Amino acid sequence: MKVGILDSTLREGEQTPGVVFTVEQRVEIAKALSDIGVTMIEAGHPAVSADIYEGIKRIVKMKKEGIITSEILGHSRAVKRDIEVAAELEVDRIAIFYGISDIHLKAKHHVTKEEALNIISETVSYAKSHGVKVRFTAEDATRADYQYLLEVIKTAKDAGADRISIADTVGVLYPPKTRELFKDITSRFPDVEFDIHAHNDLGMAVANALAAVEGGATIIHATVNGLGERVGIVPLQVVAAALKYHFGVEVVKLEKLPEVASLVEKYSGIPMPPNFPITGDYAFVHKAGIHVAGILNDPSTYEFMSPQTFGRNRDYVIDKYTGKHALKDRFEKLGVKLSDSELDQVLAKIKANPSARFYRDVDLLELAENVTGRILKPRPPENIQAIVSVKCDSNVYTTAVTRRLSVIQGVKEVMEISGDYDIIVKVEAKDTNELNQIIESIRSVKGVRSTLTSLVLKKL
Ligand SMILES: CC(=O)SCCNC(=O)CCNC(=O)[C@H](O)C(C)(C)COP(=O)(O)OP(=O)(O)OC[C@H]1O[C@@H](n2cnc3c(N)ncnc32)[C@H](O)[C@@H]1OP(=O)(O)O
Ligand SMILES: O=C(O)CCC(=O)C(=O)O
Ligand SMILES: [Mg+2]
Repeated sequence: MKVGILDSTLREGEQTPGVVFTVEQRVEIAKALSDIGVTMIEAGHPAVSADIYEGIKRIVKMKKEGIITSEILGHSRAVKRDIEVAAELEVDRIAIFYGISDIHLKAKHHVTKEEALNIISETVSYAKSHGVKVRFTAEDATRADYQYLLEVIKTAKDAGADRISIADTVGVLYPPKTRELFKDITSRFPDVEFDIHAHNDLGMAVANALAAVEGGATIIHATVNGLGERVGIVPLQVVAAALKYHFGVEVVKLEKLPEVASLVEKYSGIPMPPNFPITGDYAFVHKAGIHVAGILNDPSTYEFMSPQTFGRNRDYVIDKYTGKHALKDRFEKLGVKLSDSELDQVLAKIKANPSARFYRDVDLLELAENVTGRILKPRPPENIQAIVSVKCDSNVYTTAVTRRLSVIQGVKEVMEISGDYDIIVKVEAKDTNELNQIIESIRSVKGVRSTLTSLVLKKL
């Protein structure tokens, strides 16, 4: 199956209310997307503002230097000036969009169908004349008159577009219709390749993207964390997982998805809900006793794929939904031996306190000590946690150092503070070797003058 991802975090994603990326952030996001293997990066609409222009310029430079390998696109209205701005940046491809539904032709463009075909033809060939690849986007294609959509595709193709994006601009497609649509257009236009741009207004963007691929689309538009206008478009991490599960295709490095998701969460300021698929905190966390008993025997009972595939770990929580298998396992992990009847009594205490949300290990030990009357000594935790206090060079921007620190593997939290030190970094490592490596990475960050590390001995 031939399918790739066009990531539009820097264009569609920045259309999310409240989201603005700086030039530096754009460059960093583009590099991260290229590193995980997205086929294309829609780097922005350069005619919109000077910073977007500058961001694309930097990204194109990195492409030329071989630091970024994805194809770089610039978005453009069907307007000569927009096309010129994108062309002077030497993007690999210009993506020209034009609304083609009756609603858009009338209320936005104020043109007849015939006039719109002329505009599409002229602007696509104008872009082509700059020696660049061209995609034409039929905006609001899924509410357009179907015969007219076919005419639009033919017009754009004849003018030199080798890719057409079918945009479900207000998210009204549903999978059977999507599959049929793409089957029909791909058979009518075998020498053109098609993209699906699916909005998630009815929660079906990922399903529609998969159906489009079944129908012959070869590029899926996605954004990290599903950012975009209104409720956004296809989330990269979800569609990548779905393509792997259903078709066995790995469109990006799946194990790197959490890193990219965190990066975009941080820069967009849009928090990822814990129940977000694949990269949300709870994506691989189980709760009900029956589920936990199942996963302890065989994780596939309640996991569609292993969390490790996506660079995640499995876990479970304890509350009134807990059963004895989960509780026994949790105490075994703590290195505490309880008899069956002691476990039953601890479980009874948990059930008798239905409003408690998350039992931490210290809470469970306290319950077990009450039940048994013994002082229970848990095995020391396998993970080492440490607090690293950081002093910065006096001439650096502390926030820039904070940002650099926050992307180091093993760093869980970074805080700017007042007092003798400038920054506090919470880190987690599996052993002292790993801890040393993390501290070395922190010390090698530009702007870090000195560090002081304290190991966490006990948490209550
Ligand atoms: C579905 C999508 O997401 S498509 C991508 C949407 N992207 C954007 O809107 C990018 C951000 N936009 C902007 O920065 C500004 O809107 C700009 C720079 C593009 C245009 O700004 P302005 O010239 O001030 O116009 P404004 O935004 O108020 O109105 C849009 C104008 O573009 C025209 N237009 C809209 N879409 C297109 C198009 N695809 N091709 C040509 N013209 C278009 C409208 O008809 C309107 O023209 P008018 O001024 O003659 O009435
Ligand atoms: O250019 C595209 O493919 C899509 C444009 C867009 O964002 C939309 O129609 O929703
Ligand atoms: Mg869109």
